[in-house]
Amino acid sequence: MEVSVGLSSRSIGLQRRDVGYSRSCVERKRVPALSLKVRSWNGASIRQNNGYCHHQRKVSWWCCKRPGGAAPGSEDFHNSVDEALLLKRKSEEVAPYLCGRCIYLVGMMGSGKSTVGKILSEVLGYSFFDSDKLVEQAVGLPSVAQIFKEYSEAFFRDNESEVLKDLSSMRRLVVATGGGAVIRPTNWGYMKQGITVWLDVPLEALARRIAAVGTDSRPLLHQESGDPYTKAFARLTTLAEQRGEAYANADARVCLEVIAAKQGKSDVCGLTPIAIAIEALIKIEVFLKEGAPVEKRAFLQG
Ligand SMILES: Nc1ncnc2c1ncn2[C@@H]1O[C@H](COP(=O)(O)OP(=O)(O)O)[C@@H](O)[C@H]1O
Ligand SMILES: O=C(O)C1=C[C@@H](OP(=O)(O)O)[C@@H](O)[C@H](O)C1
Repeated sequence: MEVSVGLSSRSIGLQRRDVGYSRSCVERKRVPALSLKVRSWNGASIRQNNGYCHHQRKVSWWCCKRPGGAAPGSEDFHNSVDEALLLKRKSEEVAPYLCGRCIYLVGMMGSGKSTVGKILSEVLGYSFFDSDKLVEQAVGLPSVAQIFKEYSEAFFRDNESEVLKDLSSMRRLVVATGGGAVIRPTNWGYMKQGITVWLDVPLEALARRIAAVGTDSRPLLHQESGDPYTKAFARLTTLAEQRGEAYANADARVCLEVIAAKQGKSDVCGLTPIAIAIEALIKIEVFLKEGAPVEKRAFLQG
């Protein structure tokens, strides 16, 4: 899903194909170490805007572009615009507490880390990185599936740790981590340089999403035969049992069932990525204002 909620004139949009990453060229303490081409919004882009103010145009564009996007003028469309404005307001409230700290999204495969991460990065004026993509670039292969095939999962995990280590010295990033990044305690040491947010999505919803897009890019779920939903659900259940506790180390937990309950919905499948991004910001704000709960403080101190 392509998303953009560039509501702020300060917002930057990172063109993913322009992200060049080579571990050897990463210099610590300097954000430009990952060579980014940044597209900034300027007066020209606002003037090309057919009379809408900048954020209205971007919001309406997103509302129309998302799957099943609402038609301008419909109730759903207005709800989407309201959500986007709420997101913008919440991001402005949270930004002073964040002070440029990075946000690391953790969660199972398909939990929406990339989708929600891009929204958060745009609204906060942060850069977005997908750690899987950085590993692919560092290794020089086009997909995680190929890295697993030509090397091994262990080789992928080593490179994933190196990428997270490199990112940990930087600021103003939203990072969508790979679903398995949580299994190595050293990775938590890197990610805890920023704020970690767990997208907690019911397994049924994950399996539905993954069955819809296929498992080609997710080697741990790939099966040659069988019903894609059933296979994905079974494999995800095993992985979740192995990892459940690891995700719970995150500073903030965004539980889709809780958001659905707040919205009076019985199923999480109608929740928009913007609603999830708003909840993430609320949880980040609570964490930053109140600090880690006692049990998490114990974890952080080792
Ligand atoms: N809130 C949502 N509702 C429905 N589908 C979603 C939602 N968030 C993400 N998706 C879809 O689920 C799939 C996996 O999302 P993605 O962001 O790539 O997850 P991750 O980065 O955690 O693996 C994508 O096809 C995406 O479009
Ligand atoms: O859960 C996992 O172990 C993995 C998740 C994938 O990332 P996404 O969560 O982005 O799909 C990718 O890192 C790799 O296939 C392993």
